[in-house]
Amino acid sequence: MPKLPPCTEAAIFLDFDGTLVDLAPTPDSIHIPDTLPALLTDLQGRAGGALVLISGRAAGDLAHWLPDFSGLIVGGHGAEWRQGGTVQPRVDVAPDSLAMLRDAASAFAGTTPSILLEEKPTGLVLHYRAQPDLQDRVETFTADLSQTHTDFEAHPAKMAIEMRPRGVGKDLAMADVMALEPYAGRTPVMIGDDTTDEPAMAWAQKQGGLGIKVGTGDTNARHRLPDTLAVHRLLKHWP
Ligand SMILES: O=P(O)(O)OC[C@H]1O[C@H](O[C@H]2O[C@H](CO)[C@@H](O)[C@H](O)[C@H]2O)[C@H](O)[C@@H](O)[C@@H]1O
Repeated sequence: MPKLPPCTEAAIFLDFDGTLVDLAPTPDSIHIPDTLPALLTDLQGRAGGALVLISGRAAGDLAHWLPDFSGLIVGGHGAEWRQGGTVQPRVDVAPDSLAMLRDAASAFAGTTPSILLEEKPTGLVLHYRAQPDLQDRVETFTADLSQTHTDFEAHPAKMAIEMRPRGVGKDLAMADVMALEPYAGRTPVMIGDDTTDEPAMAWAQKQGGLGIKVGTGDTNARHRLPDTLAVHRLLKHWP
């Protein structure tokens, strides 16, 4: 168990898929453990509100899965924030640009039924979990897409490639959040499982905080937990 700062002195950043909930075949087939909503509410209270959900998912999507959570949700890898029940974009995404990106991705996904297109307010994801041998095709397509649709860049995720607006990242979002009350002056702790969480965990460590990697795989995080259950245990017993 990593040595944690007291929750009254920590700014707690939690990734969602693969960290709070187990991965599932599709984004819509995840299971929210019965105890998770109360766990988050309890810790958020004990931490004086300094608990942030920070996800690649759209903020509204995450709110749909965790309707009891009233704290800050950073969605789309930082491209939008949900506060007080309202989602606000944090970057300008030109509607025409996004529409063209969606059209191209939709045409590509239409050629291969096992590729799943997930559309978000600020980007999209092409999932190949149903047929992992499509990885090269999806990587090549999204690399080309980022050359032709230059407002967006491709980021590998778990069995998926994300197209997100340029200049967006969980690390950048964390820096913005940490300038605000009640997070300012606290020790940032970032818990995540994916390559898209690595810059955020590195940023937390650079500020004197903690990066905690969930699961196997290379990481720059100095701490590791084996799975989502271990994360839940850590949250429950956070001093
Ligand atoms: O930043 P996160 O909260 O970890 O979100 C990252 C992406 O998670 C979702 O995709 C991943 O989880 C799916 C459900 O388990 C899984 O089917 C998929 O293969 C994973 O890549 C979500 O769909 C994306 O929008 C998030 O960006």
